[in-house]
Amino acid sequence: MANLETIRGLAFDLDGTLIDSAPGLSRAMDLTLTELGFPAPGQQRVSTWIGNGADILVERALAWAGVEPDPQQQLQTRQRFDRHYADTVDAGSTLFPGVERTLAQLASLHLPMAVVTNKPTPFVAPLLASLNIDRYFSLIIGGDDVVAKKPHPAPLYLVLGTLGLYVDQLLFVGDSRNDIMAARSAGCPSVGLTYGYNYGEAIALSEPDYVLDRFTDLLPILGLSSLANQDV
Ligand SMILES: O=C(O)COP(=O)(O)O
Repeated sequence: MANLETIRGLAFDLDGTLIDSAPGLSRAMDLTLTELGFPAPGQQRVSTWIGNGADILVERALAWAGVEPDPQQQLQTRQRFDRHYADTVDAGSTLFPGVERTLAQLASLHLPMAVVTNKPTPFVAPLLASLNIDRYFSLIIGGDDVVAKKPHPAPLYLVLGTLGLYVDQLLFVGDSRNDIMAARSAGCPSVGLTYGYNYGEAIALSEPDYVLDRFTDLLPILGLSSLANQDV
């Protein structure tokens, strides 16, 4: 178990960790594929494709539809998906239980907090603002801000460099094996949440330092009193 006394900053994954984004992503993907003459994959299936950014999401959807796209087709489908997602992202995204109040409590620690997501950068800040949690984060790293996405450690190195932290000073909280692998490769301690999207796989298999069932469970491991009775 990692020693959390060294922690001087917190970083959070977005989709599946702070935000239930599957409704908006799947609605956009359903519209994209049906416009191209394919069946709608639906939310249950699309939620198993989330986690590696929009290009891979589109690639997985086209593979499911039986298409091996050339680069031009892939790009056009991605652009079509982005147009639909711009319309579905706000109504199709909600905070997971306890997220807002837990962030408010964590802010009392006066540690810098970052979001590190593979979601395309242009969607990230507006989404955090529309859910009214943007004020908690001094740093937002989206999928277009580094050449290599999670599970590569590059986005976490960017956080460490920007905040001036050593690797053991940043706790990374995520729901996917991409998050846990990125943290391990960077040398950062990690929390794996069980409620998100992880390709239908248990997050414990990725061996994060902590496995938590609720976002509010972060509070006691960081030495704050639990919100469990008030908020979930
Ligand atoms: O694949 C996505 O767009 C979601 O990415 P995230 O889980 O890193 O937030």
